[in-house]
Amino acid sequence: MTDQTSPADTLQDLRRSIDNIDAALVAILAERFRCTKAVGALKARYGMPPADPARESRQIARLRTLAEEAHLDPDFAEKFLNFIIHEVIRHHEAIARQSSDSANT
Ligand SMILES: O=C(O)C(=O)C[C@]1(C(=O)O)C=C[C@@H](O)C=C1
Repeated sequence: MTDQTSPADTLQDLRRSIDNIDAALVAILAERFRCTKAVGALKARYGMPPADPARESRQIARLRTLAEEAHLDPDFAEKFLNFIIHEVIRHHEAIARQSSDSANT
């Protein structure tokens, strides 16, 4: 029996799945940033530092294990998490600046 599916059809199917996955990633990232925004507001309100390196170390160790189990490159998973956390810390710092500005006016 021959495979009736053309390479173009296979590519189209795979790209449809990729587009669905990308949409899910955006939704998940938006939800994560919704949570971290609340964390940033809490930290600013109670004078907690924007970054928590000990927490980050635990997150990275956990994510590397999950990545290995999922056959994803753990170095890539670590870089990806660091990229996101870097952006979160930037947001936390901006929220802290805004709340100290409004406390001083
Ligand atoms: O858990 C926190 O304290 C956060 O601010 C969230 C978060 C994260 O994005 O996961 C960001 C910055 C911290 O350094 C650690 C973790």
